[in-house]
Amino acid sequence: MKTFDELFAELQERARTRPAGSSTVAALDAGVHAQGKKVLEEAGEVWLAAEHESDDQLAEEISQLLFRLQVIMLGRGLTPDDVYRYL
Ligand SMILES: N=c1c2ncn([C@@H]3O[C@H](COP(=O)(O)OP(=O)(O)OP(=O)(O)O)[C@@H](O)[C@H]3O)c2ncn1[C@@H]1O[C@H](COP(=O)(O)O)[C@@H](O)[C@H]1O
Repeated sequence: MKTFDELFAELQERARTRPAGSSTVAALDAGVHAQGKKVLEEAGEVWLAAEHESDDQLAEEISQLLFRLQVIMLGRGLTPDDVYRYL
């Protein structure tokens, strides 16, 4: 179990050390266009899960959307604090 901030710190570390097989590294290397498509894809899956799937499946889709949003943040050099100031 981890929080949004803990996941972000983990992804920052992946971006820094670039371990083989990392989904984060692959997503960052794919570029912002591919990253944006993944955000839209996961957002659509969240929507469909909210209408048609279980709470657990919805939670999993939301976790994947959060990951994809964090990749966009990392790619642009944003931190969670840059986002939190608008909440
Ligand atoms: N939370 C996630 C996470 N959510 C989603 N994904 C990626 O998203 C994929 C699932 O998305 P899709 O349903 O679109 O499946 P897919 O189309 O087969 O995926 P792709 O081939 O497009 O990558 C997974 O296979 C991962 O590549 C994630 N990858 C990593 N994390 C976490 O990020 C941290 C760092 O991970 P690594 O960078 O892989 O070490 C770890 O804590 C992981 O648990």
